[in-house]
Amino acid sequence: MTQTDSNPLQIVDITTVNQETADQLFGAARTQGFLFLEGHEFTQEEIDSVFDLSKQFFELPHSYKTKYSIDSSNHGYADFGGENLDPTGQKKGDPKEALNMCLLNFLTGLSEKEIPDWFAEDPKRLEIIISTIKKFYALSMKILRLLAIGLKIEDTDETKGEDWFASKYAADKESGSTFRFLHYPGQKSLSPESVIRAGAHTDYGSVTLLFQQENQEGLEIYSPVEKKWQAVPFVPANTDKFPGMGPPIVVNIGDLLSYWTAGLLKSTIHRVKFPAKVQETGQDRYSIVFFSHPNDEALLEPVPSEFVKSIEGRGANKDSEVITAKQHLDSRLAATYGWKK
Ligand SMILES: O=C(O)CCC(=O)C(=O)O
Ligand SMILES: [Fe+2]
Repeated sequence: MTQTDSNPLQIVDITTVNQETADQLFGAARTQGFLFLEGHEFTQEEIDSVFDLSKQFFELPHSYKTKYSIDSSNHGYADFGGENLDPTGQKKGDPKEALNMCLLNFLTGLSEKEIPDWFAEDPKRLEIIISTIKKFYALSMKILRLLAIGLKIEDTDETKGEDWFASKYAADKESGSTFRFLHYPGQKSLSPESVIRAGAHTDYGSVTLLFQQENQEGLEIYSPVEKKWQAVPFVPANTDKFPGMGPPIVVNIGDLLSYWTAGLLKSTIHRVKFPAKVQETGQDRYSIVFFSHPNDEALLEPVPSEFVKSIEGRGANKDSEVITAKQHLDSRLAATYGWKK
């Protein structure tokens, strides 16, 4: 685990599932709410191929992409300005485009909904999507297991403590989990409006996993520890320790996990704001994101952990009515896209 002046986030090696790894992950999740993970199973080659695929997709004609425009379930292509992640602080939509794949079936590694037919035109494209989605899912389950161990969740008659989150996930049941390609075009302008690329927001799910590329930085967190904006750097792959493997992956806690743990785990506010270096080069930013959500009907009841029980009047410990993961997600999406609640 390392932390330096230029990197405000911990880098946790999750190769081994044990109490020590769990404590490190839990420590990062309850302080910054953001961290880097190494010891994952994504090779550099795989990461490169998924970034290539996303770039090729965004290069397709605008008229083609908009045939698959985003629907009310958050699935499809989101055009420039179509999404406003900070509806109270920002009038215009974000200067970015995205492709969301929702209603994911983790047994097949595909969305149950229609995705652009360009992907199926070449089996290699589909293969990349499938293997990436399956790996993201497996990694998010490993993270949730480690967090459960860190939280020392109690065993119940039905479920072992470390499986508590996993028991709310079934690979082929409907969930809000989303696989997302993002593209922020470079623009050589220093006006504040062009520098903010994704408005300040928190994520809606349990955990988010994100890959970014060198010289395309821009992600910033509003640190719950330092109470100020901090840039999330690009951390290169540690090829001595993990030959052939990709760089550490960015992980952050979302609203569901924060709510579930009565605010103990931090769903940290973040945004994309290009640093001067990237703004000056006019470099585009691409990111590959996976939002992990439990099954739609999962109840957001308090987590049976001593750490959580001692927190009064917050999150799931406050509400008398237990809501489902789906109810929570629907209310957040309504605000983001300006839909009626
Ligand atoms: O592209 C990024 O780095 C951030 C994306 C993000 O925060 C989101 O899509 O929720
Ligand atoms: Fe986000």
